[in-house]
Amino acid sequence: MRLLLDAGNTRVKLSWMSLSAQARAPVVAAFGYDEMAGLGAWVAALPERPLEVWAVGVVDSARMVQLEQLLSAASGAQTAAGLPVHWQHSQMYAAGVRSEYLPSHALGPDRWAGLLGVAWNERRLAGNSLAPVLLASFGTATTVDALLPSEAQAADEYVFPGGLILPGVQLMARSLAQGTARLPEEAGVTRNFPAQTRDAIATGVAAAQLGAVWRQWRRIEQSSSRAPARLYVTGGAWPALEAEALQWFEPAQIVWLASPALDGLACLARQKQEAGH
Ligand SMILES: Nc1ncnc2c1ncn2[C@@H]1O[C@H](COP(=O)(O)OP(=O)(O)O)[C@@H](O)[C@H]1O
Ligand SMILES: CC(C)(COP(=O)(O)O)[C@@H](O)C(=O)NCCC(=O)O
Repeated sequence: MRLLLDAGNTRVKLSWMSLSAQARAPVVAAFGYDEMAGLGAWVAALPERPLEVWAVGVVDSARMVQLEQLLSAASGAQTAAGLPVHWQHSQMYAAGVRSEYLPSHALGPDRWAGLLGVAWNERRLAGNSLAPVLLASFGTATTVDALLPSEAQAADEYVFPGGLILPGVQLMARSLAQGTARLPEEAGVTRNFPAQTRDAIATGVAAAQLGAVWRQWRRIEQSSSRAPARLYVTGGAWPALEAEALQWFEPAQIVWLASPALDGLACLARQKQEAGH
C-alpha cells in the first residue's frame, strides 16, 4: 500500500491507498508536531506495510527528514534506504489543471495538491461539464483559490488563475492578543452585533475570513460571468467558521472535504502508476 501525507504548518495529515485503487481510503488522521509518537503508532497499526509515501510539505527540511525517519521506523522498512518518500512540488500542469501561478513552483505544494483534489471531487460530483469552483483552506494560514474552466477550445481542463493567502483563524486571534494590552485570546462566538470582547474578536476574525472568500466568489462571477458552482472548504479551523459561512452561502453551495490535498496526491500517484504501464 501507499501512504499519503500532508505536512502542514500545524499538523500532519495522513491517509493511505492500496496500490491498485483509484482513490484513497476514507480515513484521514491528523497529528500535531508534538504528537509524533501517535503518528508512528498509527502507521504501525495499518492493515498492510506501506511500500512508499507520496507527500506534500510546507515545513522546513529538518522536519521533513524527521518525518521520513519516523515513517521508515514505524513501517518496519527493511531496506537501508528506508521507506521511499516522494515529495511533490507544484507544477505548471497536472491531472487536468493548468496553473498560472508565477513561478509555478512557488505555489505551496499543499495548495497545488488541494486544487488537484478539488478538480477530481468536482468531476465526480458534476461530471465533465466544468463549472468554476472555489477552494477555501482554513489551516494555519487561510488560502482561497479558484479553479476556472479553461476557455481554450475543446480543452477539458481547469485553469488555476491564482488565489489569496491571509493569516488563519488562530493566527489572527493570537496576533491581537500579542499586539495589544487588553485583548485576550479567549474562545468567543460569532454574533450580528457582538457585545463582549471575546465575541467581538471571534466575529471580526470570522468576518475577515469569510469576507476574503466572498471577494473571490464575486471576482469569479465578474470575470467569468458565471457564478461558481461550489465552495469547497477544508482545514482545522473550519468548525469555527461554519456558522458565519452560512450567513453568506447556501448550505447546498458548500462542500466540506476532509483533505483535498490527500485526494490530489492520490491522483498524482495513480497517474504516475498508469503512465508506467
Ligand atoms: N485540535 C486542534 N489542533 C490543532 N489545530 C486546530 C485544532 N482545532 C482547530 N484548529 C485550527 O486548525 C488549524 C490547523 O489546521 P490544519 O488544517 O491542520 O492546518 P495546517 O495544514 O496549516 O497544518 C490551527 O491553526 C487552528 O486554527
Ligand atoms: C500558504 C501556506 C503557508 C499554507 O500553509 P498551511 O496553512 O496549510 O500550513 C503554504 O501553502 C505555503 O507556504 N505556500 C508557499 C507560498 C505560496 O503558496 O505562494
